[in-house]
Parts: sequence; C-alpha cells; structure tokens
Amino acid sequence: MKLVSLRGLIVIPFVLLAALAGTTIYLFSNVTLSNVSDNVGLHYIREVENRVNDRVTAFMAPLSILAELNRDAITHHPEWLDNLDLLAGRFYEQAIPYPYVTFISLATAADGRYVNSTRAPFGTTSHHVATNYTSRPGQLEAFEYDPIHYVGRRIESEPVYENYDPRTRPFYLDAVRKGDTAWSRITPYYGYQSLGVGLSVPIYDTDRQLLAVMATSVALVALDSYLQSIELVDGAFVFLAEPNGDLIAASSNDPLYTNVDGVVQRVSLVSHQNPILREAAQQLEPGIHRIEVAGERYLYNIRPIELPYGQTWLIGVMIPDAYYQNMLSDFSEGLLVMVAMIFISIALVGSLIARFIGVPIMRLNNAVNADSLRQIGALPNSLSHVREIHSLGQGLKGMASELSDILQNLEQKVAQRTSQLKDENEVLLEQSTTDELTGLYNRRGFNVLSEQALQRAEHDHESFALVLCDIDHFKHVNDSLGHSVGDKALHAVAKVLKGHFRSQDMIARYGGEEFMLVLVGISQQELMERLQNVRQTLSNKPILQEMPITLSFGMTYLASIQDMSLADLIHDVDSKLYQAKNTGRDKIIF
Ligand SMILES: Nc1nc2c(ncn2[C@@H]2O[C@H](COP(=O)(O)OP(=O)(O)OP(=O)(O)O)[C@@H](O)[C@H]2O)c(=O)[nH]1
Repeated sequence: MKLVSLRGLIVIPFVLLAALAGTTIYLFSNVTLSNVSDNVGLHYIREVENRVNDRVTAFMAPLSILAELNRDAITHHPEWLDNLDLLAGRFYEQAIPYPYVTFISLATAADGRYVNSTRAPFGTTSHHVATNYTSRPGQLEAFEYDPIHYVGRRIESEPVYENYDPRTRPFYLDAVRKGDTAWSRITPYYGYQSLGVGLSVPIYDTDRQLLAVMATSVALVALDSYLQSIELVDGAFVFLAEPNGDLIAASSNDPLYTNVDGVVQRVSLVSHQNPILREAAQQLEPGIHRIEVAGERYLYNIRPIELPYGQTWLIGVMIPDAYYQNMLSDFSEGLLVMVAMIFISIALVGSLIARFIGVPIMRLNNAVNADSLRQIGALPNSLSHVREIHSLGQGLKGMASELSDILQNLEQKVAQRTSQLKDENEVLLEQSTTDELTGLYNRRGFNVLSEQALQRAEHDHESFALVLCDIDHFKHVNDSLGHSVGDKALHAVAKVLKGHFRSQDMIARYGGEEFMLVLVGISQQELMERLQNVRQTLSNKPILQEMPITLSFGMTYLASIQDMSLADLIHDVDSKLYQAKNTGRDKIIF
C-alpha cells in the first residue's frame, strides 16, 4: 500500500486548488476581458457611427423636405409658374433656416425660365436670388432679396450669363431622365472649397406633362468640418464615402478633391495618400472588419446611411486595438495581481492548515514510533491549537504515563519473581544434584561437576584424580541389621569421607553404596594419605558396633590431563575397584 504524508495530503491539494482557481480565473477573465475589450471597441464605434449617422441624416433632411414641399405646392398651384418672382421670395425665405443649403431653384419646362435662391457654401453673407428672365429672356442675373417684390436691385458685382438655358444643365437633365426625384453627382462648388450635392424633382401636371424641375443643393463642407471636430481616440478615423469609395468627408484634414488645370477629381479611399484609408477601401461591405497596417491592428466597421430616393452613403469608423487594450491593460494588471493574491492566499491557508494539523500530527507520529514512552511523555502540553489534536496529544501523554507506571511495576515484579526463581532454581539444582541420605552430590551432581573439574584441571594444568569406593559386604549389613541401620551406615561413611577431604574436593554418592571422589590440584601422596586416613578412621572409630565397616578403593591419578575422557577415567577406576573387591576388599588399588 502506498502511503501519503499528511502534510502532502493537505498542501498538494491546496496548491493544486490554488493553481486551478488562479488559472481558471485568469483564463475566464482574459476571455471576458477580450470580449469586453472587443465590446468596448464596438461600443465606441457604434457611438461614433450613431452620432455621424444622426448628424448626416439631420443635415441632409432639408434637401428632401424642401424638394417635396415645393413639388407638392407647385403641383397644386401650377399658376405660380406664371410669376416666378413669387417663387424667388419663397425659395429665399425657405433657405434662411438652413445655412448650408446653397441653391433652391426652379426651371420651367415650357420656356426655360429659371429662378433661384443662391447662397455661398460658407454662410449667409452673399445670400441673394437670381433669375434669367428679369432683364431679358435668357440673361441670368443676381438680385438682392426684396421682402416686398422678392426680386430686388440687381447686384452689380455678380456675373451675368447670357442665354442661360437651365434645361441643358445636369440637375434638369437628371430629373427628366429619371422621371422622378434624382440625386446629382457630388462635385465641388465652383470657386469654393466645398463639395456639394443636390436633389432635383420633376413636377408634372395631371396629364403627366412636365411643368418644371425644381432643385435644391447643400454644401457638404459642414459634414467634413463635423467629422474633423469629433474628438476621436488617437489613431482613429471616421469617413463618409460613397459606395464606390469616393470620399465625402473625413476626420483627417486631407483634401476631398483635386483640381489640376481645371480638371477636378474626387479623392477616393482606394487611392488615398493615407495607407490606412487605402486598406479600408478594400473592405467596403457593411459590417465589422479587422485590418492591419504597419503592424497596427484596427477594428473597423462600415455602416450604410440610407438617404431618401435610393441614395446610400457609407460611414466608416476605424479604431486601433491599442486604444481599448491600453484602456484594459490596467485592469489586466490588477487582475494578475488579484489572481496572484488568490493563489498565495489559498497556498497560505493550505500551509497554515498543514502547519496547524500536519506538524502536530507528525510530532505525535514521531513520538509514538520512537519506541519510547518517554518521547510521548516529552510532548509539549500545548501541542496544537486544534482541539481534537490537543485532546489526542493529552490522551496519548496520559496513556504513556499510565503505561510507564504499569511497566515500572511490572519490571519490579519481574525482578522480584526472577530473583525468587533464581533462588528456587538454585535450591532445585542443589536438590537435584544432592543425595538426600548422605548430603553428598548424587550421580547427577557428579555428572555435572566432574566434567567441569576435568576441564578446569586441563585449563589450569593441574593434576586430576578420580577415586571410586564401595562399602564391603553391605548387603550383609542390610540383611543382618536392617535397612535403617544400613542407611545410618551410609550416612556415617559419607561423613567420614567429608571429614577427610578439602572443601573444594567433590564427593558424590555414585551408586547404592558406592562413592566417587573428584580431586583437582592434589598430589598423589596427599591423596593416598587422606585415603589411608579414611580407612584408619573407619577402623579406629567403628560406625556400627555390630560389625566393622570397610571400604574398597579404585583410584586413578593424572599429574596432567593427556587426552583422557571422563568416561575412560571412570571405566579405569571401576576396573580398579572391581580388582580391589576381587582381591580381598578393604584396600586401595591404583
Ligand atoms: N540400607 C540400604 N541399603 C542399600 C542402599 N542402597 C543399596 N543398598 C544395599 O546394598 C547392598 C549391596 O550389595 P552387593 O551389591 O551384593 O554388594 P556387597 O554385599 O556389599 O558385596 P561386595 O560389594 O561385593 O562387598 C544391597 O543389599 C542393597 O540393597 C541404601 O540406600 N540403603
């Protein structure tokens, strides 16, 4: 089973969570920002377009209003055509509210009479009327407006045109050709720095006979001034153009037409000196476009303006991406900081949780796994501020303290019990190696100690002697005096033997009435002396009054151990004892 550390379990998910949250917020916000920025750009474009659209629509409205107003009036009052002076006054007064309306004119179809209200494109200073019938037919002259007679004093400074037949003029021909209201081409006014456009209306009688053509025109310089007056963001453009790309007005202060040697040519977007407008000319379909010029990207929209009588103009607005990207860059930076803060906060919370939970639990874990109750006892009382962990720590400390006491008691008891067992073992060992009747070692005692004695002698280069002695005719003692007397005799013999040997010498009851002596580091002479003394004592101080007790001895003596096994030695003393028994008893054979 793969194990995971608690700290890792807390920190890693938190860090992953923080990274996930941060990335999600960042990506989501970036997408949102991107949408917002596009929307900001579009919103800006729409705003400009709406303003231009409203302005153009409002600016151009008088043309159709005046055209329709006069067409309807004259259609219903064809008799007015008999006195064109009345119309001179009417046209002059109609032009007053509209400073950019340059001409309101009328030409009769039958005889080519012509009357107009004329004004320079830039204001009211030279507003007057003109006719081609006042002095003599066909002579076009300018007159001051007279509020009573309408056609007042002739203006000497204005030129006079002979044989002026309006029916040959484009405004007249356009209307007649179309048979309905017609727009004129946009052309510059002669002698004025302004483009102009006109609307001409054929007026018919009830039999659809052409009575007259009424026309009106407006100077477009105001639209150009208006576009230049709009406060645009840096690098932005607004233009008003015809669908073929010919410019009508633009926010840049460039000429809208050229006049080379009297040849007038409109400036078109397609051949404009500004590369951005040239690029814009490639996409004149209504809608949103993206263009790029010299590494600068633009959001660009074309919106058609539908004027009356089938005329369409285009409004183009371009704004550089940098505009709204700059606007939003501060927000993006703020967003980055915010994302970083969220990331750091979540990671910090994870670390704090890891610290408040993970660290104390790790300390608990280390203490518990240290194989020492003392480590648990040494844990601080304020292990953690988390209640459950604090409680766990306290509980473990309590358990450790209790266990420590129990162990201490247990150790004491074990020590006591061990000591007792040791004593008991010693007693048992002694009992198991001691002959009950004589108090000497028994056969088991002999087996254990004789081997040790042999090794000690070999190690210390000491002499080693083995003596086996047997009570003579002991069966006779038992048989004649009884077993209890026999036992008493055995006990007495043992006592005699003990009395004649050193404390380090081992004396064992080897068989029923057989005794084995093991002696290390004793001279053969001394040994012999001691054995003789035993015989002497038994002889001098009889154990039993009824009969003497004698012993037969088999003895083997080694001044140094030379590859002799104990079994060999025992066998040797046993044969010698047998020899003593067979040769009269009460003797020592060695
Ligand atoms: N009372 C008493 N008799 C014992 C004890 N152990 C052995 N005996 C007796 O010792 C006698 C030994 O007899 P034997 O082996 O014939 O030897 P013996 O009569 O001493 O003859 P030799 O050894 O040849 O001199 C037996 O009668 C045993 O019953 C004991 O613990 N108490």
